[in-house]
Amino acid sequence: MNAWATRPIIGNEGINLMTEPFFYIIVNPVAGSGNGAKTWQQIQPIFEQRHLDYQVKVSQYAGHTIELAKQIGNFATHDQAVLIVVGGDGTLNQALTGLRATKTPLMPLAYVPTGSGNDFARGTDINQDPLKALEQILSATQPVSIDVGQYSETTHHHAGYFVNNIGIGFDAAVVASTNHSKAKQWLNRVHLGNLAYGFNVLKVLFKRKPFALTVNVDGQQIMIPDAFLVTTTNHPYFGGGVKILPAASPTDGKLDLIVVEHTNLITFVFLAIQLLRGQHTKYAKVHHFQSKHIQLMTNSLEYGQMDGEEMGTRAFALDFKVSQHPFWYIPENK
Ligand SMILES: Nc1ncnc2c1ncn2[C@@H]1O[C@H](COP(=O)(O)OP(=O)(O)OP(=O)(O)O)[C@@H](O)[C@H]1O
Repeated sequence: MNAWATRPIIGNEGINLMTEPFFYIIVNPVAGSGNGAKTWQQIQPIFEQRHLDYQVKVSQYAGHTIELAKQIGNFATHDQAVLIVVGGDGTLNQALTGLRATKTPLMPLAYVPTGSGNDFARGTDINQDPLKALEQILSATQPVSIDVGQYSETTHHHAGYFVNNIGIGFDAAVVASTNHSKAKQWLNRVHLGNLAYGFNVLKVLFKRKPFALTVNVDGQQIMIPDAFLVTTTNHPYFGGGVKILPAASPTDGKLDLIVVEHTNLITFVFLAIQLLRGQHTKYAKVHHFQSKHIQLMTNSLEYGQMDGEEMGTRAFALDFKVSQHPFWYIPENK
């Protein structure tokens, strides 16, 4: 039996399962280096041809999706509504964040992946082909419950949600270094954005130092003096398709934490090969935790990333919990 078969389906209040919902749509035109805009042009005729009720809003600037989702959630006049996000993982994160702060925090979300990484789609059995993903949405008659991560930063009085993962250290330094590299822009233009990540993985590997990490899981405190990669994840994927924690599931009501200790180059290369084989978590330098509640603390200033977006640099004190959100689609492996 697969994970979806055991997952209770949310009977969303106000959703009459027999009628087509009203579709609110947010498009991030710049997601995936312009793929968001192209995909919307491709799929809009489908909404017209099928006489679907919809309203589209286009994100005009970075962070705009949060405001658009708040407007939709607060002023939705259709009680049987679904919010479709056409964008990357960052746009989906913003839509969830905005929606959760409204009068209808549990309006079902749907996702048409058009980003460069699309890790949420990989982790939740959404096809990465936007047309196929749209079919998964339009053929659904009820939402499924998917885990989303919830975090609060005790030192910054800041809280929010994530759909994929929050990373401290290595992966976050790679995101920051890549975003600020001049090469990324022109490599993106020629659809070689992943090459920019490759260069920066090597750069960060040689430059970053290990740091002391305190982990609290299920009342147990663990000190890791030389942490290097620290990622709390909702599902197996990060970094655009890297299966960092094969055992993680977006339907088990738990979050997974991987901590990789700093080590020499030969061991890193060995672990990278094991990662490709899905065997890396067996080794002593790699720690794997799974829980409903995880706390992390660093004393040194470290980079952070959330769903592929930079969080900045600081000493982190993070409290993670898991929440559920209704998603409107039929998972591929169901
Ligand atoms: N009109 C806009 N102009 C500039 N930036 C925008 C605009 N609309 C949204 N953004 C920003 O685009 C950024 C990237 O979006 P997103 O993460 O969805 O795409 P991506 O990075 O290509 O995909 P992925 O995260 O899957 O790799 C987000 O930080 C978002 O705030």
